[in-house]
Amino acid sequence: MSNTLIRINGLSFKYDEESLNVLNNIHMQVCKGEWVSIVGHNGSGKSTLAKFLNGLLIPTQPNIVTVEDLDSYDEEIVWKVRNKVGMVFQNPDNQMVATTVRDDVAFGLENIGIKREEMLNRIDWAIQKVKMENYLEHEPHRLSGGQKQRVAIAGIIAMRPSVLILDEATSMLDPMGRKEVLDTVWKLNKEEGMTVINITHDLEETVLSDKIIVMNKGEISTYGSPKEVFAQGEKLVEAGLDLPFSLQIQQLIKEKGYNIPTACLTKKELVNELWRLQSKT
Ligand SMILES: Nc1ncnc2c1ncn2[C@@H]1O[C@H](COP(=O)(O)OP(=O)(O)OP(=O)(O)O)[C@@H](O)[C@H]1O
Repeated sequence: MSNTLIRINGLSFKYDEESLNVLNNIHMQVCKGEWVSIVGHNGSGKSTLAKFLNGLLIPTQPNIVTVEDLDSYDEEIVWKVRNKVGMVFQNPDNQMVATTVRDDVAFGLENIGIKREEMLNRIDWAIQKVKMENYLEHEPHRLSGGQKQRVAIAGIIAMRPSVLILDEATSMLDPMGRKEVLDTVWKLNKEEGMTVINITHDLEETVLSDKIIVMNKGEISTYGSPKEVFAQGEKLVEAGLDLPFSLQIQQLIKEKGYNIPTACLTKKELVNELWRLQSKT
């Protein structure tokens, strides 16, 4: 069986006939268990691409967007695609639908008619995965932003999707909330093998991903591993993005005439490398 979960094969799209393409000949693949980051400036087409991935937008031809070999062009099966792709959005307040955390996580399961015993098992499992088991009877609107996003994630993973898409899901959170959410998703990816697509403006969030896709004006301007993508810093700047902190520091050190031979993506890597180099002198 193929390891490829999502295939996009030449996707172009405009919202209306008179306007320019919002997506231009996009080709990409996501493998099972991968963590893929999609980055790009405002309006580069990231959310539009995500809407094709979860069947909110439908291609005009077959074999353009497939999820686990299901072709979302086919109206008969697009609902299956929607069940395979779970999405967490930007605003935590828009994602809470019930009066308790437990009911919130149950909401999607009730909608698809999961039997009570199975539903209770799935809620227990999902709520533990996001570490919110002590809040089951709490009112969602009293939770912090990070906690709300974790409850939203529990509601989605309880539906057993094949892929979890975060559409700027941390952008309204403070640093602690952001860390809570990313740690939660990181564990789901590493321990449960959940495939993750993280759409973000924040390149710091991308350094530990398997693959980064950089979008610029509706096209994929570059993609590859973090090391490969960050080696093309100028393309990121062209796409209106800031390099991660550790690479900015490396750049400044280089401008002072001192070259650090290895690209360090995280602060820890940079400190270790500086330590190693100074120990040699
Ligand atoms: N429903 C819509 N109708 C018409 N145009 C739209 C619609 N949704 C988005 N657009 C336009 O499509 C382009 C791409 O928008 P999209 O939201 O996909 O970009 P994005 O990269 O996700 O941006 P951001 O980072 O600001 O969320 C923008 O020019 C936007 O104005």
